[in-house]
Amino acid sequence: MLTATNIQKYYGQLWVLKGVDLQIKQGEIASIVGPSGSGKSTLLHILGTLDKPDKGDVVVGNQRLNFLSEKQMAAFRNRHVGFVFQFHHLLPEFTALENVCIPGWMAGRRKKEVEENAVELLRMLGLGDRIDNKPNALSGGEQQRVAVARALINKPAIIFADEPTGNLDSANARELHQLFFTLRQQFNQTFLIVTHNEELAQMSDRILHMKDGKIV
Ligand SMILES: Nc1ncnc2c1ncn2[C@@H]1O[C@H](COP(=O)(O)OP(=O)(O)OP(=O)(O)O)[C@@H](O)[C@H]1O
Repeated sequence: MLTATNIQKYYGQLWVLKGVDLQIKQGEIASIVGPSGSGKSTLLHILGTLDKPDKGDVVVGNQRLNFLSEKQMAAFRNRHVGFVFQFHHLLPEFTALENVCIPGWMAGRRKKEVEENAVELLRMLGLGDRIDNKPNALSGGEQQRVAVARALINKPAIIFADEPTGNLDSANARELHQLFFTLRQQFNQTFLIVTHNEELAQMSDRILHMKDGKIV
């Protein structure tokens, strides 16, 4: 599903990623753990095409990402990749339903089909009776689930999550973890999750330990 070879990244003089090699299989749920500053988020952003490496190769499916222009990269991201972040950046002036629909509309899909998909996803996530609420009328856990639905609207093959449960209480965190596994079972989606949550890491198929810009 995803192969990264010799990924290196510098921020000015700072050598943040020092040659990361990584393979993720389709349908796998893998966690990346490691000390603060070891390069986890940087790696996730590069694998998710939000940032470019200074050296190395990322291949997703049969697409080698290095050779894509910015525009092609954005199109690729919109079609194939989903992101879930700790701070989910829902748009406050839009309803839960609209927040979920926006990436689908941006991908040029039919408005009605996107809405039907979004309602289905929100129902699946236990938010069927919250679709018209704006973010400030949703709990933290509900907002996070809306963000997950938004990440899934274009049926991405791979979902990158950066501390997805960082701001949730343990009950909501557990629910979101379960959800990843349910989705994997239903759609065979692939998840790569950066987390400090020991419980989530232990549940995943594989734990990758990062230290000093390398997987050790
Ligand atoms: N845009 C940037 N410009 C300069 N330095 C950066 C930038 N982004 C990250 N860094 C530095 O790169 C290093 C790795 O950061 P990164 O966010 O990848 O670590 P992390 O392992 O995800 O940490 P945490 O667990 O605290 O989120 C850190 O030293 C950080 O200060």
